[in-house]
Amino acid sequence: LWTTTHPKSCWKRRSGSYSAFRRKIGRVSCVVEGSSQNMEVKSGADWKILESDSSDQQQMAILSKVGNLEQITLHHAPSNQQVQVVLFGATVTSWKKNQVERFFLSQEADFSGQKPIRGGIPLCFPQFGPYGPLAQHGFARISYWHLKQMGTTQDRSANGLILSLSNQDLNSALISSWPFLFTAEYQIILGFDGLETHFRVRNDGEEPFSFTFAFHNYFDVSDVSSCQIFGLENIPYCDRRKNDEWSEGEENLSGFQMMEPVDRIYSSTPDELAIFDSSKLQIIKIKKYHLPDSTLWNPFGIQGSDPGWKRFLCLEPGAIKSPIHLKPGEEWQGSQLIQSE
Ligand SMILES: O=P(O)(O)OC[C@H]1O[C@@H](O)[C@H](O)[C@@H](O)[C@@H]1O
Repeated sequence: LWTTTHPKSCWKRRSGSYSAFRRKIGRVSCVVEGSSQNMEVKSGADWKILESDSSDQQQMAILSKVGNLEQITLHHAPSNQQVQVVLFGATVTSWKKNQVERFFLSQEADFSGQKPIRGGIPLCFPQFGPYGPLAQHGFARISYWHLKQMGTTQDRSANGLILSLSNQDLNSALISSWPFLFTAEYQIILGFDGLETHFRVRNDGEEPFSFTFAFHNYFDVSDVSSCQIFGLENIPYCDRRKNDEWSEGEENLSGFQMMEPVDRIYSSTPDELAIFDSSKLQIIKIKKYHLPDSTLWNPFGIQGSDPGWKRFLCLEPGAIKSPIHLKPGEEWQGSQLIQSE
């Protein structure tokens, strides 16, 4: 946890209709709303400073619609990457590196704005799972976020955007279940390091609040049973399939392989995790910051499974076992960097 010295004016959010939004972005190099100059992260992964430069002719982003929803496609040509983000849920739905898709998106993904989008990176906030007063995984993944800023980093080695959400965006039912004043910002960066996602939340109210959080990553794999997961060896876990019983953890020196339904919350996991897909010969590395826990999930075809269940593996860095407590004015940030060749 770190406390803020940032003036509130930096956090003003934008609002407006789709057409205003479209006019504002269109196919342009960059758009800035407000300034991020005061956003400084004191440790862990950087919250990168984005700059706008109207003379920059690089076509960085394209706005489109998917179903009823607004979507931004952000490019970083020098590293041959592209990410797609739907403002509903601030859901990253696609990340391509060297033209190859790295995230699973369900064929049944719902783009009506009525349900969370299944695939990519849904955000679990302010509640992971069913543990709290809200519906499963909280409201962040079913809320309409705003584009706050888009640009390039000072050294131009990465392109990114910032989305924002606050209590003012919630309906009265959500506010009565979670009656706190907050501002959340989500920064998505594409650069030579890979894909970075940074989630930040500030307590704007006069009461303390607590929350849990996870990046619900759905990785695209050739077949979940031909993947080995590294970093979870000998780590105690809560087995959600066994009434949340805690287990000591397993040795798995050659990586953990899923051969049956798995739904586990590993606590205090290392800051680096990896998935090796032995059919694709692909390694995905996740570096995580301020996110002590990691969920591992695949329903393995049990009743209600997504028809594409073999093609995804969910490895979800989070702060789950011990909720984060924020006093008035305090902020917290959790980040991940995902890398793959
Ligand atoms: O179907 P949902 O709400 O998106 O949740 C999917 C899964 O998300 C995982 O994070 C949970 O550990 C699972 O228990 C859950 O089934």
